[in-house]
Amino acid sequence: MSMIAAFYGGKSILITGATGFMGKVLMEKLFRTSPDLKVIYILVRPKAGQTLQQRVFQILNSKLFEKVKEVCPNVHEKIRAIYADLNQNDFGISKEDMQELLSCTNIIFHCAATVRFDDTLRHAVQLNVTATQQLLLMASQMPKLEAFIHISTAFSNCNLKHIDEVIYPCPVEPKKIIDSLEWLDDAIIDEITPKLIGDRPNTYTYTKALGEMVVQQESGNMNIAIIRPSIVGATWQEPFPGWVDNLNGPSGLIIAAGKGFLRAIKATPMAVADLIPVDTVVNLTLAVGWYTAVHRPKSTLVYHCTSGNLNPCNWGKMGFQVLATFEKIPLERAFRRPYADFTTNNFTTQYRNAVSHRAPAIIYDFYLRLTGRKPRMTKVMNRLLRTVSMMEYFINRSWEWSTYNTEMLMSELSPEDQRVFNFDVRQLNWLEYIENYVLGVKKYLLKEDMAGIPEAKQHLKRLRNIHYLFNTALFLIAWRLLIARSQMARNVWFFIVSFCYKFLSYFRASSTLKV
Ligand SMILES: CCCCCCCCCCCCCCCCCCCCCCCCCC(=O)SCCNC(=O)CCNC(=O)[C@H](O)C(C)(C)COP(=O)(O)OP(=O)(O)OC[C@H]1O[C@@H](n2cnc3c(N)ncnc32)[C@H](O)[C@@H]1OP(=O)(O)O
Ligand SMILES: NC(=O)C1=CN([C@@H]2O[C@H](COP(=O)(O)OP(=O)(O)OC[C@H]3O[C@@H](n4cnc5c(N)ncnc54)[C@H](OP(=O)(O)O)[C@@H]3O)[C@@H](O)[C@H]2O)C=CC1
Repeated sequence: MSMIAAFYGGKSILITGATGFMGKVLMEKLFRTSPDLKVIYILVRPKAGQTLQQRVFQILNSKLFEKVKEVCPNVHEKIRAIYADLNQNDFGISKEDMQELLSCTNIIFHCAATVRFDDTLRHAVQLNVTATQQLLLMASQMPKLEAFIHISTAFSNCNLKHIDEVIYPCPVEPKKIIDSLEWLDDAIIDEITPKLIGDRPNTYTYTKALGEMVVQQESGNMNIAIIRPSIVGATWQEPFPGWVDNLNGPSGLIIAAGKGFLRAIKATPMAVADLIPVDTVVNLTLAVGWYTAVHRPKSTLVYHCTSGNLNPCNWGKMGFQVLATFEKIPLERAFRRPYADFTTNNFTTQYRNAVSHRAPAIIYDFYLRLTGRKPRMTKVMNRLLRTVSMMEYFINRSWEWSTYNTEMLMSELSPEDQRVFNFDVRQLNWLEYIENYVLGVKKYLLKEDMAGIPEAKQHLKRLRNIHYLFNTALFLIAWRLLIARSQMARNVWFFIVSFCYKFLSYFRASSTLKV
């Protein structure tokens, strides 16, 4: 019997960010391994014209939850969606709901965040810092609370090369930042943002670091732990391999490469690609929840959920395997054939962006205009290149994360728990994982049918022929222009033509003699 699974039995669990990528996998695993848990409260806001109930219904009826329904048929009754917007004071939670949360919650998993790299400092602070502070305040009023687990990111201290499982202070106190954002106007905030974030690349990593400081400062006598995952990718094993449902991290770029939009990227092939499967993160999170509640460590422990120091893979190997998988399992209606190069300097990057990205988009838009359709490819390409430029920081560096606490926890688990809540990334076979990831992107993200693979392969063949035809035409036009302008080119041309003519005449004469 798994001790961790048994621990969550009968518990009331509060999850923020349950509608997000990680939150869904966390809920799924909890219901599947501890179907006798009492209730999962999820803080949800209405979104994209959907009510809370519609959002929950959609999640529970998705492919991800198919296994849950077998082991926990009354899952609908065990999930309680509570209206909450983390941007509002007290999250906009009603009095009755708040009362219930305060009196019943045993465990909190705080996953909600803004993960956008281009968010304004005001919004990123509101969600990643102030909301964390408010949730901690709520937690401090919960008499039955056993553990508070905060999800941060391994990149919260990406300004350092070696990162330990400790909370590093930021130069300006989070409280000061929160206070000043209240009275500063947006223009001034934009001006001071680069100074505040310092050598971090964006507001996301900066505010996640501030969020950790808030956790440390407001921990009081609660049992708190922080988990720092690196780049979270599709599921490795559970509930099935390759599940992914958003474009964050590598997923969007995998699609861009498979569809032939992304043909070159400024990335260091030997830099460590610190990817971690989402189910591994969730298994560690649940194990940490159990350990923190049962063993009550004296201080707030930080757990790195990373792969680089235990089972490293680099971007070169990853990119190669992504492309190799697209050979076997191509995406439908590709714009160009999947092919991608790593460039390492700014000049080649600019050149490749102009030749391999912008020029084909302009040509295609010209074709759309000619055929009476609305041009759109240049816009798509510009947005893609903007996204890629935001990722560059992370794919051209390597970090070392120590994992003492994570390894210590692994050794504390029973063999059964090590199996059911496996977070030992040393067992991960990268080639198999990446292949499943690419397949998952095709199936679960793009919702493409496997039956369409032969047609997708045919389409790639047509694209290859168009490519050859286009290159030949381009060469002939360039050559024709050169001949018209240069005597030297004309001489070379005359030489080649006469050489071919002589060769053919000789070949014809010798074959006639044989007959
Ligand atoms: C190297 C290999 C090279 C290979 C070479 C070739 C080989 C083969 C291929 C390569 C394979 C291997 C992997 C490669 C590298 C992986 C790097 C990962 C680094 C991750 C580091 C993470 C570290 C920290 C981890 C964390 O701790 S946190 C989690 C990370 N957080 C995020 O990943 C949020 C990012 N996103 C945003 O920050 C916003 O999304 C924003 C982008 C501003 C747009 O923002 P905006 O344009 O305003 O609007 P959107 O509505 O968002 O999107 C608007 C439009 O962009 C589209 N689109 C949104 N996203 C993405 C995305 N990703 N990728 C692509 N497209 C995207 C969306 O489809 C929409 O398209 P459309 O409809 O216009 O056609
Ligand atoms: N994905 C990754 O690569 C990594 C993620 N992390 C961390 O993991 C955690 C989860 O990330 P992930 O699941 O990928 O992120 P997602 O963007 O998929 O999910 C974010 C969640 O936060 C919720 N949320 C955002 N704003 C609000 C709001 N104002 N009110 C209520 N809820 C809100 C979202 O709700 P809604 O659906 O309504 O938008 C969603 O449920 C985050 O803390 C992130 O920093 C750490 C390392 C890497």
